[in-house]
Amino acid sequence: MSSKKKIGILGASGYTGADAVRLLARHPNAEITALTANTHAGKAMDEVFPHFFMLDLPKLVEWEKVDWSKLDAVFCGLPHGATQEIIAAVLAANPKIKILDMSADFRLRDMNTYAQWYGHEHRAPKLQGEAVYGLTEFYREKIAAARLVACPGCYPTAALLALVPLAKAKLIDVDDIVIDAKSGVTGAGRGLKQNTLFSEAGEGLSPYSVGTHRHSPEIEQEIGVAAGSNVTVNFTPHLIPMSRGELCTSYVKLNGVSPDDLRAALAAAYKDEPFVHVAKKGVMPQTQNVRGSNYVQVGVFADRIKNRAIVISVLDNLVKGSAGQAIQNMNLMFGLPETAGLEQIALFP
Ligand SMILES: NC(=O)C1=CN([C@@H]2O[C@H](COP(=O)(O)OP(=O)(O)OC[C@H]3O[C@@H](n4cnc5c(N)ncnc54)[C@H](OP(=O)(O)O)[C@@H]3O)[C@@H](O)[C@H]2O)C=CC1
Ligand SMILES: CC(=O)N[C@@H](CCC(=O)OP(=O)(O)O)C(=O)O
Repeated sequence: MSSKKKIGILGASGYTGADAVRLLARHPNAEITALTANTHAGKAMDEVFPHFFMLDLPKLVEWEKVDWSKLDAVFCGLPHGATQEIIAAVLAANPKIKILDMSADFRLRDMNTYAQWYGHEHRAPKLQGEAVYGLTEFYREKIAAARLVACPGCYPTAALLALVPLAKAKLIDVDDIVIDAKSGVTGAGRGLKQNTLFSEAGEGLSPYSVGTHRHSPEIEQEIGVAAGSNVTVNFTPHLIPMSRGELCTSYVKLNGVSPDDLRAALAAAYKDEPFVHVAKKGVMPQTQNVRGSNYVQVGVFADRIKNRAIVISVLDNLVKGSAGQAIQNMNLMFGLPETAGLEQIALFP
């Protein structure tokens, strides 16, 4: 009998689901045994994603057709809003299954904040109470003991890995943080949308959700935990013409320390981390350094304005920004080496 963990992927016909398949198919301790889809249900996976021609994968089916009692873990790459009831049903069918949710449905702990930003009451508040926020580097022990892990959004992962250690050590003024972020178009999913058409996204850089993006409260929640106070950040995302990758530029005010002190604090915080790399002074993080990999690179630069610094972080939105971080968390939940299946180096150029 195989000792591999039996894995299901909800939303395998989407981008995060497909990257989970790409990584799990070569994971030494995982066996993909169920894949679900909505409009693509009934198709073979390589009909939907021809780059999987070499894999022998289960057919895409509707989620109701899966026998969840036979699985050890499920990755969920469904749209936010559609996830809460489906996860509740999966857990009812198998209370022992481990859930790695990549959607936003279980990330916000405060139910009023959730309703305010997502436009409806939470549909599984009890499960929300149980969910652990899946930013691996800061919630390792809780993740290892959890049943339901709410993996962070791609923008929050990039911003929080740059800022949480600085907020925790009170090196920056948490009331004066400006985060300017850029994402490749896979961040918007595979479904057809006018703004991600090549003709509309291919030759320009577009800000969107200015002052209103739903990742603001998620970033504020976690910087607030680190700082021990309520925090409000300025966060502006942009769509940039590349397929995958994300770059966050965070402008911060220093609490009587130097930019070199920030870099030293980040280097100390991440010295034993397998996936977070603090760039040497003068080295510029760039999305090409992490494309296709679970690595994050963070760099600190002096601002010419006195008492300010600029922190730049990069990741791949489909790897450390979703499927990769979810696998990192799964490894913790099953007591496997945290890096299992995740040691790919960036695809460069
Ligand atoms: N893309 C990214 O970089 C990141 C995305 N996320 C989050 O992860 C989740 C998935 O994102 P992504 O993969 O980009 O999305 P996609 O739009 O690419 O894929 C969505 C998947 O969900 C399925 N689906 C849609 N509606 C339903 C439904 N009502 N019931 C069952 N299945 C449904 C789709 O099936 P079908 O194709 O067959 O219709 C598809 O498999 C989202 O919540 C997203 O916000 C998080 C971090 C990063
Ligand atoms: C480019 C783009 O559109 N990006 C998505 C973020 C993807 C993500 O992380 O979304 P979740 O919080 O749902 O997981 C957006 O801005 O909504």
